[in-house]
Amino acid sequence: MALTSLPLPHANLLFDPTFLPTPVADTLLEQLMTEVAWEQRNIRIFGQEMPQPRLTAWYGDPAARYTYSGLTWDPLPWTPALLALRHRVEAATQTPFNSVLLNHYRDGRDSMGWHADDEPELGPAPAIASLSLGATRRFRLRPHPTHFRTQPAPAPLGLDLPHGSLLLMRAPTQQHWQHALPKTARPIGPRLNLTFRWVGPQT
Ligand SMILES: O=C(O)CCC(=O)C(=O)O
Ligand SMILES: [Fe+2]
Repeated sequence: MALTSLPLPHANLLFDPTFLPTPVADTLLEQLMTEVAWEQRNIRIFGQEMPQPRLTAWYGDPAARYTYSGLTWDPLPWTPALLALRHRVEAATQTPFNSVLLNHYRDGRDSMGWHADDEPELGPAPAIASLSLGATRRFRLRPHPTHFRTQPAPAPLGLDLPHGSLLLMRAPTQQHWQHALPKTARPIGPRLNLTFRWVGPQT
């Protein structure tokens, strides 16, 4: 399939549910589960340190330093598998990326809370390509609470992100919407998500 536009107001979302052929996605899932330097880092929420409810890793060009939830991330050097995937995602999206944030949701108890990827390092008009592997999880989008005070807010959206799918979030999505990966009570296996980003000086 190809990237197809999703109709969401004040956003620019493109989705390909079958971006990677299943055998390619299967191999990558297994390889990344074992070769990536997964860590459970602490985040600071309202002044309190707590472990993130997922494992993470940050790979990229040496210049791609990133501050996020009060943590500074120095990228690990690209592995051959991640570099090949970056090139594949760049070709499909016609967008350059210099880094990737990997999230490993071990089961339905792992999650990501509501946020927008709007850190200054991402620039004023970020494009983020999100590749999913493993268990299908529901990705949720809701209108940014502070951005719809004077006009009616659009309805939230839930989107299942299957094994091998690619979601491209272009500007102005992060400006007007937040997203999250909620916990689920369903007994499910692990899921990996890779968000390719451009951080640092914009070209
Ligand atoms: O796991 C996902 O699908 C979302 C990840 C995400 O929002 C992020 O890494 O910023
Ligand atoms: Fe995000």
